[in-house]
Amino acid sequence: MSIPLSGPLAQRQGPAPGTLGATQDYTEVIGKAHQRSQRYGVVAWERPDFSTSAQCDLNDVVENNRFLFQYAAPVMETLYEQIANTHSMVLLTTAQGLVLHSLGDKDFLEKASRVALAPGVDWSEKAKGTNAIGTALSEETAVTVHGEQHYMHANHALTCSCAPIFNPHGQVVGALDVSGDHRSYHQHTLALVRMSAQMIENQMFAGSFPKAVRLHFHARPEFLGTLVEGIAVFTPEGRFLSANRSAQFQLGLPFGALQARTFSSLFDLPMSALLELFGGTSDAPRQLHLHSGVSVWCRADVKPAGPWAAPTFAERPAAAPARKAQLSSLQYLDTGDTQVAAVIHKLRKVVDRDIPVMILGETGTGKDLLAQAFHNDSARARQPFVAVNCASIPESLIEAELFGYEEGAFTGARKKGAIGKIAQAHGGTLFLDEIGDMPKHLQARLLRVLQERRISPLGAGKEVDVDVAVVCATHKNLKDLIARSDFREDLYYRLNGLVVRLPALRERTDFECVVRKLLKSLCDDGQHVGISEPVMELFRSYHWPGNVRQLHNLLRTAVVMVGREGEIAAEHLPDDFLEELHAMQAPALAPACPLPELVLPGDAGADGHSLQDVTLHAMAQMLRLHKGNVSAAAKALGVSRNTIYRKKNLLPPDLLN
Ligand SMILES: Nc1ncnc2c1ncn2[C@@H]1O[C@H](COP(=O)(O)OP(=O)(O)OP(=O)(O)O)[C@@H](O)[C@H]1O
Repeated sequence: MSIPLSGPLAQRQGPAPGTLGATQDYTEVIGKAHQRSQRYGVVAWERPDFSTSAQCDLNDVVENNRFLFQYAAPVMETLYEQIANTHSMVLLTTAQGLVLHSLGDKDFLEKASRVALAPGVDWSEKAKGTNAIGTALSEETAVTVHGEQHYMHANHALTCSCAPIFNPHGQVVGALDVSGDHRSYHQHTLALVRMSAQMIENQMFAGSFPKAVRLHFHARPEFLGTLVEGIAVFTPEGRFLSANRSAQFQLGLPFGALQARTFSSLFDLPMSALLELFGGTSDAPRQLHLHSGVSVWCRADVKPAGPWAAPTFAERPAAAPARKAQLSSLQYLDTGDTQVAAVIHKLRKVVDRDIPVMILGETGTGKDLLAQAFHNDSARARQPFVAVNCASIPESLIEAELFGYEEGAFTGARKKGAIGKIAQAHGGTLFLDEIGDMPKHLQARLLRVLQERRISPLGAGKEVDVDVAVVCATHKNLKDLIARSDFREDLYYRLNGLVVRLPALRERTDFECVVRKLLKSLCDDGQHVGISEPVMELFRSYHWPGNVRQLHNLLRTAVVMVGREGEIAAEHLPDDFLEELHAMQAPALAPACPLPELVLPGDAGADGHSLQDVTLHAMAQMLRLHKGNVSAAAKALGVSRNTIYRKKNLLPPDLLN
């Protein structure tokens, strides 16, 4: 399929950039790709190298391609909806052909994993010979490679259609691909992939050059505002900045040639006249003429005059696309720890199966993040993810917060009533954090909602249907609560369809990778902060009672202390953290700050204790260290002061100021 342009234009000009035209024979493209494959030394009958990048390295690649990823992830989902149940999958790759992200039919995913259409695998021509991804990237054009056209025999069972993705500076930044079983080949797939790639490019465009003059044009006015409109961007003085594929096609010049042009060398009016034409309030399209004699209908975004600043890629979109892509999908939480990988593996199996999930783990281990990733990877991803922290809402308000209320249901109720969190999550996922803190009388109501899938807001006579996936989390031992009659057993069994436990940070084997990932996320664009080996060593020896949250908070401060460049050394770490380390590692050297003997409920020692015990242990330790100063202890643990106050009955009374 080619971009629908008016007849004369289409006849006058060749194919749109990044498109194989009718005259360009596919066999020629495949032939050239085979020659390249031979030159690269790829052996057709060999088993391809399906090794993946280490998860940690893949996460780095994803970070480095965040701009592409953010724009591509929502479009991939839409594309996947079009091809669902066709034994195919959608892949996003880097400009080098490394798979960044994939979405696919479950049955095909299994087969695909055998030919390694999976994140982290290299599908460049150098690695796999002729294939749609590698060849589309080499030729910078959309291409389908079907069955035996693949260079390697192992890939003959596939049919793949791929389009390169260009950034607003005309550079290839990645590729979008649909791969499937060669028997279910459909010739419309390539058109769908090309349109989707164009959608990604247009959205990147919309998010870039906020201070430029932006021209939207097409030979037919009804195509303005659609995917196929041309978009060209100029400085207010008329210098060319960028053009999407359709604009290059309509202007009859590739990106490189346009870079030498100005507005008035393309259109038969000066930039000042354009600014005047579109400076008013009307946004009706106007007809403009190209020097080539072709007329186009045009709308222009003319920004108020201001100092011109050259756009850079640091000029991130004003409004982030859809949602913050799926950097929080399950795949990106797997940074190499075997326990976390097992948790993710189990969660993937129950996605969309209507099985309630219970996440256990100490405070700050990432339970909330995991719940969101689970939601993002589900079919409910476009619906709300609503989190309720049962411990942070005063008991008297939980009922109204969860179930909502009708006007005048209780004193202090808002005039028009309020929709509760459960109803807000309708169609999506309800995340009940700290479920162990749910008051007993509400547990019965919650159980009824989960069983009957209906709620009745406070003061309302009628019931409302709700459809929610439920994920809950706790750091408490619910079995202990049941034994003490503080938690309903029937609710427990209703909630624990799949129970997973996130390891504490000190138990994780991918500790360094987590540190690097957090550090990267905390640095601004262009900022490079590393970590010195002695500090990493200190970190490894520490027990991290506040887990990833504590590490995150600590690194955030350290990054600010280091500045734009450099390595985090001990002097960049907060004093209280150093004091604590010192006290732990060399009590003999620090008589002024000895670590007191810990008084734990039950046996001494953290191992084998309930999560609750470990949390209390950490709180007690921090409070002692900070001489009862709750704010300082909370800060060190990375929790709120309320979290400590809520546990005050369980802590030795002399600890709190
Ligand atoms: N794997 C991870 N990668 C990056 N950041 C993480 C990870 N796990 C946790 N974090 C960060 O640590 C902080 C705490 O995470 P989160 O709120 O998910 O923990 P939690 O277990 O739900 O804590 P709590 O039990 O106190 O509610 C957040 O800032 C989160 O972004």
